Amino acid sequence: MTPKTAHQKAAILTEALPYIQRFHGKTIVIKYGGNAMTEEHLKTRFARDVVLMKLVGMNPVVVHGGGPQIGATLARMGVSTEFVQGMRVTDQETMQVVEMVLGGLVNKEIVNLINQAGGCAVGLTGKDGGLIQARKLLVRNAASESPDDLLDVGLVGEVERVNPALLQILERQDIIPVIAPIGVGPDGQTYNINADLVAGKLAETLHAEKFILMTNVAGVLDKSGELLTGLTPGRVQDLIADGTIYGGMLPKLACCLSAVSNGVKTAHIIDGRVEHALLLEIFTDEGVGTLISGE
Ligand SMILES: Nc1ncnc2c1ncn2[C@@H]1O[C@H](COP(=O)(O)OP(=O)(O)O)[C@@H](O)[C@H]1O
Ligand SMILES: CC(=O)N[C@@H](CCC(=O)OP(=O)(O)O)C(=O)O
Repeated sequence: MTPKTAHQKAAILTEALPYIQRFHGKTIVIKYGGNAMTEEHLKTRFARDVVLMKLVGMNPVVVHGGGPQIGATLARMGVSTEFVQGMRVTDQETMQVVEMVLGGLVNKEIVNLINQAGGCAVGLTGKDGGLIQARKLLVRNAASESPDDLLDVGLVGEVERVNPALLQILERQDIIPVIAPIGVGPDGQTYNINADLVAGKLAETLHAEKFILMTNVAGVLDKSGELLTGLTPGRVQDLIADGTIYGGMLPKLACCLSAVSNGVKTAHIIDGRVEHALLLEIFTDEGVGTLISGE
């Protein structure tokens, strides 16, 4: 990269001003996917971006995944694992590993990185402060014509209700919450929940200004692999119907559509493999990745 002149540096900084003004005091929910968390330098930069957001007056709320990290631990233990419709089949033993890896290793690593970058982060699972009330999720049987043909995938949950009381206390103290996607049922049962679902519901409950999903693709791509920079709900439905959007992108878009129809201003799917992707999305005119807005 060629060195920037003083004028260019000043231009970059002033470009950020309207975004700092617009998002001051606003909540931004960031889903940090396990696939976007692979390289050390990317994780460090992510943590710095979150701290910068907080210091200029935004209220970042981080929800992390950790699918690949859970998979690696299960493999080391010699435990096999499978997914049905993007959900990990979760028996009692797998649930224990999921809770250890997400609530322990992954959560504390992100908390530590944010604190090292000068922020003050606190790690939570959905059990802390009754944050995520969950119920058992049954998954549609893709092999069946009937929408009522549902499969039991074990201790997999969906979000019944978010209790934001604890998050409000943390916000008042300028503490950045880092949330692992584990929920608890009314009977105390622990549930493994897809991190996109948790992040989307949190964005809705907190009336977030932005919901940002960081993954390992440039954004939503068309059939020829070109990035689609802006999508409306109608266009998303068309792309699902013609098979352009499939697999892991389906739950992401379902969460984004739900979020923008339930009060979240905009949802974004961005490339976590790009250095400072978060900063570029929030503070620059171009943004990055795919923006999903209401109709
Ligand atoms: N139209 C599309 N554009 C981009 N990715 C897509 C599309 N349709 C399906 N995908 C798939 O969705 C994946 C992202 O989902 P997933 O792997 O579940 O991400 P994460 O682990 O970050 O939650 C991409 O790697 C890609 O394989
Ligand atoms: C039910 C279910 O599948 N839960 C996920 C939770 C982690 C997750 O969602 O992580 P990523 O965002 O990195 O994919 C799992 O066990 O892998």
